[in-house]
Amino acid sequence: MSAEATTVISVGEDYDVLVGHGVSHEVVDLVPVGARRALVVHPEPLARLADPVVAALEGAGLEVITGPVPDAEAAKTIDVAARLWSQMGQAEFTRTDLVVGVGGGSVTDLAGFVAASWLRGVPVIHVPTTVLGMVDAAVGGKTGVNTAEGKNLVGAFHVPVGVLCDLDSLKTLPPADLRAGLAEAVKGGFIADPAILELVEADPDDAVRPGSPRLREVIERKIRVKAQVVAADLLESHLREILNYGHTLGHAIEHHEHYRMRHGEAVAIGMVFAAELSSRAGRIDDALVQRHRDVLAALRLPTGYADATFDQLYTAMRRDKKSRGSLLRFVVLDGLAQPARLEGPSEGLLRAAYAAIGR
Ligand SMILES: NC(=O)c1ccc[n+]([C@@H]2O[C@H](COP(=O)([O-])OP(=O)(O)OC[C@H]3O[C@@H](n4cnc5c(N)ncnc54)[C@H](O)[C@@H]3O)[C@@H](O)[C@H]2O)c1
Ligand SMILES: O=C(O)C(=O)C[C@@H](O)[C@H](O)[C@H](O)COP(=O)(O)O
Ligand SMILES: [Zn+2]
Repeated sequence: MSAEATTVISVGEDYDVLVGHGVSHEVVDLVPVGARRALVVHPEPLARLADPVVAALEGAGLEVITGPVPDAEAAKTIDVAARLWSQMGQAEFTRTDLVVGVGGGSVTDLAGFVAASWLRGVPVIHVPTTVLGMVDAAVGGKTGVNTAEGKNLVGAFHVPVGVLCDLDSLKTLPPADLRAGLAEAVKGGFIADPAILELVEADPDDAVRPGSPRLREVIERKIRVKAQVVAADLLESHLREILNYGHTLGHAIEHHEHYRMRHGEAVAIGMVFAAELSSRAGRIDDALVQRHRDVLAALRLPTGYADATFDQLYTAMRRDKKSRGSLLRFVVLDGLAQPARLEGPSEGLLRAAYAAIGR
């Protein structure tokens, strides 16, 4: 658990994720040769998070354009993307110019998408400012926006030039957002690295304290899990699907809630559902299902849901990217850190698992 030094986690041979205090200033070192302009995308209410990045880029001689976008999930629309494309057009952005996303996962997903699509691809640097952005969204090159029909239905794979996880930014993150981010770290514990679960279980309050070495270790471990998986299967041909544990139901709940529920909270519920499904399919025992409920409850994350009927969520679940034709596919567990797929489970099994998470 290093306290001060910067940790460098490589994503294959493609790029590095830096974790440490003050690392956002290192943005200048990542600017591609020849870049003259940078579009810095940030949440409208959080311009102060982007200020040091803007100052550093201007100090390096770049012309900086700022792109304030609506907060949280409201940023992830094609209309907001179009506004940024328009700014880039007016600034005569070329293929050597640069997009920088500063904010939570909603901003890095949007900034990545805009970078992937402008002139069919310009470089992007991510400066995630939430736990969720650091451990998940900013790493791995999935970018996208939502449509009326569902979450992340339009997007592209576009790897960043680098990712800067400045732990100092977590000092101002609201506790509920910090906890929601830990849901994605816990996901990494169940699918690949149980040490993450042990760190949280040993002292859940310390795990959510900004500045604690425990939180830092959880963050770094989850980044390593994600880096290993996406380096092996960037385009999600099979292995990468394990990162979707808890997301089939989670995304359906977010859509049903009109994105008023945090992504990490919906994923927490979705993981309990996936564990119930795994157990009902005879793959894991009751103790592992209970471990899901216990570790998530210790983080004060939701573990049940009863605000929609199964039928209401089923429609959204069928639009999940893991579906193939009419076949629904779920990431389940065959044991701790043994992710597997469950293809075409019966509707009865799905209904029983959903009933088991009713509050
Ligand atoms: N691309 C991927 O691989 C991937 C992975 C996981 C999640 N995601 C996406 O990420 C999004 C969720 O990201 P999130 O949980 O970071 O939510 P978010 O981006 O909506 O941010 C949550 C809230 O925290 C605020 N905030 C951000 N940084 C702050 C700071 N340092 N101090 C104070 N407030 C701060 C934001 O303004 C917002 O209100 C979802 O859209 C999800 O689909 C993408
Ligand atoms: O990186 C991945 O792959 C993931 O599935 C990570 C998820 O945590 C993330 O929420 C992702 O955006 C979901 O992707 P989607 O393909 O189901 O939209
Ligand atoms: Zn997620």
